[in-house]
Amino acid sequence: AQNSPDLDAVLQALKNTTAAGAPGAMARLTGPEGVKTRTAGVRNRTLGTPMSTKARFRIGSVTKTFSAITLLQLVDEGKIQLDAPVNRYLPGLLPDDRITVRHLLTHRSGLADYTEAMFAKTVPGFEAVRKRVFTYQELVNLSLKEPRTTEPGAAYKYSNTNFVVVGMLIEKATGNKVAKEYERRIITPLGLKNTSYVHPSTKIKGSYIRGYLHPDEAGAPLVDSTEQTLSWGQSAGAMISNPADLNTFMSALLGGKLLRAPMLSAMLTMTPTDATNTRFYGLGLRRYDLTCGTSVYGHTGTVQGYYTYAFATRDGGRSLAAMANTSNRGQANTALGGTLEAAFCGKKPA
Ligand SMILES: C[C@@H](NC(=O)[C@@H](C)NC(=O)CCCC[C@H](NC(=O)C[NH3+])C(=O)[O-])C(=O)O
Repeated sequence: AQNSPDLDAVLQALKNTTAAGAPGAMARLTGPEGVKTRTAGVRNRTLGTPMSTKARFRIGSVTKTFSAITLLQLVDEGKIQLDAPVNRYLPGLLPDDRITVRHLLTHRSGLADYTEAMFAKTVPGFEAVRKRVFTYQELVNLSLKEPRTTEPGAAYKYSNTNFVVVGMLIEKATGNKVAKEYERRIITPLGLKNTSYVHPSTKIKGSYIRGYLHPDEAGAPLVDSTEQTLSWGQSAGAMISNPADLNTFMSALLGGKLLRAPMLSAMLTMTPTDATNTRFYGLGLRRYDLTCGTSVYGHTGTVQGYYTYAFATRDGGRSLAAMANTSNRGQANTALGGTLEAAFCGKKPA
C-alpha cells in the first residue's frame, strides 16, 4: 500500500526552503485523502503578499514533459519515427546523422547545453537575455559552437538544446507553433485553465508568484526575475502553470490519459542519471525512487526565480506539485525536494 502523506513534514520542508533563502514556497498534494495544500512565506517581497496555491508561476523544464508528450503523440500518429535521424525531418540541422529523435528525448544526443555558457555569470547572463527573443535556430547555433559531449546514444547528458530541437520537430511535423499543439493536445483536453505558453510575452497573466534570483555573490540582494521572455528556454522551459494544473497534468499522464500504453511505456523506459541509482530519465520524464520503495515520475524545473517539482505515482493516484520562488540557491532546491519524501513516504525531512 502506498504511504499517506505527512503534512507536518511537508510544511517543515517548505519552512526549510524559506529558511534556505526562498521568499516563499508551497505544495499541493492530491490522493485518496483528497487535496491538501501547505504554504510558507510570500509571493511578493515588496507587498508581503502570502504565498498562494492558486497563483501561477514559471515551471521551467516541466515544459519538457509537455513537449515530449506532444512529440510522442506525433510518433503514435505515424508522423515521426522515434529512431529516425533528426536530420530526416530537419535536413542539415545537426552535424551528425546518427543523432535520432529518441536521443533528444533521453538527453543522449551529445548536443552541448548552450545555457552553461549563457548563464555562467548568473545575473549578468540573465539580464543579457531576459528581454531577448531567440529563434530556435539561434539557440541550436549557440549549442553547435560548443564541442559535443558524447557520441550519439553513448551516455546521458542533460541539455536544453535537445528540447529546443524537439520544439522544431513539433512545428515542422504539424505546421503549427508549439503553443497551439500544447493547447489542443494537452491544455484544452485536461481543462488546464491556469496553464499557458505565452512566449515571447514577458507577462504572467492573472494572479502570479513573483520570482527572485539569487546572485552568485554571497549577500548580494535578490533580483526580481519575474518578467522575462524565457526565449532562451521556449519548448525546453517557457511554460506557465499553477499547482492544481500540475497535479492534474502529471496524474493524467501517469493515468494513461495523454498517451496510449505503448507510448507511455516508451516514455517510462528509464536510464540512471547518477551513481545513486535512485534517479532516472526516460523520454522527457524523470523517475525518483524514494526511500520507502515508492517510485515517483515527473519533472523538475529551474528558471530564474522559480524551482518546481511536479511528480506522481505510477498510476497517477497520488501527485505533488511543489515550488519555491527563488533559484540559483542549491540548498533551497534540496529543501524543496524534501516535500517528495514527506508527500509520498510520509517521512520527515532531515
Ligand atoms: C534543472 C531543470 N532544468 C530546467 O528547468 C531548465 C529550463 N533550466 C536550466 O537549464 C537552468 C538555467 C539556468 C538557471 C539559473 N542558474 C544559473 O544562472 C547558474 N549560473 C538559475 O538558477 O536561475 C530540470 O530539468 O530539472
